Amino acid sequence: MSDLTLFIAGLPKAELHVHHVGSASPRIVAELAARHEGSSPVPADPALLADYFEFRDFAHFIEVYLSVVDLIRDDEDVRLLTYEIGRELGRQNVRYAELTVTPYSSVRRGIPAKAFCEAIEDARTGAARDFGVDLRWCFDIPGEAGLPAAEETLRIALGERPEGLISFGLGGPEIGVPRPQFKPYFDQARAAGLHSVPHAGETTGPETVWDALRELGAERIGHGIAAAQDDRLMAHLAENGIPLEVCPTSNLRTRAVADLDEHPIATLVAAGVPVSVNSDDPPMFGTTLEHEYATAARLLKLDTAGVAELARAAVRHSFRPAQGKAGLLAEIDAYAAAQG
Ligand SMILES: O=c1[nH]cnc2c1ncn2[C@@H]1O[C@H](CO)[C@@H](O)[C@H]1O
Repeated sequence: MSDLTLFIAGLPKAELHVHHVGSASPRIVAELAARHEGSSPVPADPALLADYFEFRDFAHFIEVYLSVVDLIRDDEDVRLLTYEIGRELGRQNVRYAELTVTPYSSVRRGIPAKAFCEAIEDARTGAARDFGVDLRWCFDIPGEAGLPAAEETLRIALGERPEGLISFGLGGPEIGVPRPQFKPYFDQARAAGLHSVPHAGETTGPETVWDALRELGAERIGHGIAAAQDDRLMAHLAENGIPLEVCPTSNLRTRAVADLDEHPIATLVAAGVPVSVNSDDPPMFGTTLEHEYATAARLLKLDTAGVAELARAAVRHSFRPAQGKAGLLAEIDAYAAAQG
């Protein structure tokens, strides 16, 4: 292992853009598929999942993603999946993670909202106790399901209000799913004290990022890499300190970018846009947060000091309370100093 790889592995980290079902490990996915043998296209053999997670384009990725969502049939599946995500984050020395959860997709498949929220909260307690990982939730609207999903997601967020819930998002495809229609729901979520973190500028242009800012009150943007096509937008993000949650390997694997060496993260950083580095749907993209840090280090030509700064940026951009931020920043400083 290279020195940088070792440094990244031990570095205390925070993750701001990682999806619940998208984080299901091949073992968990295969275990869930085996429980529903024959009724799902998802292979029950972990060795076959790598091929299953090859995506023709973004629409195909969403199709595969939803086939894994279909495997989650009851609150026990939710509890197991979420607790195991905590285990994997702890293995990578992630101390704090804002997990994007889509309750609508599971409630629509028959899991009662109350049972779903109890399951993720049980897992949150277990992850903190057993793995030292502080999990928080972003409840996101699956955009392809439109306004009914927005209505239901807001109802669950405000009606159940699990303790770990801190933000409200919008995921799924951007093409054919204009952001402005969701304004009433984001207005209500923000009025209730939830932070606004919609996806935008992942598979469409800068205009969806502008929409997310102007219509949805976005405090951070999921992906947002299309901002690199608009100097005025990059200047706006830089001047107002609005961070992008960048997920390099995701963009490659969903074909949002053709080649990692063409990824716009260096352009964004050079323009002063605040960025954090994230894994998005790690097993589906054959990556880990550690690997995303190594990828960003290569693309941004970072040394260990630069990589430590990536970790600090994620903490600063997080919605963790000030005391928790200070504690994790101090841990990063101590680790970086000890590694010399
Ligand atoms: O990279 C991504 N972009 C957009 N949506 C995503 C991504 N990864 C996972 N999801 C998830 O896809 C589902 C669509 O119904 C949503 O739950 C969204 O959270």
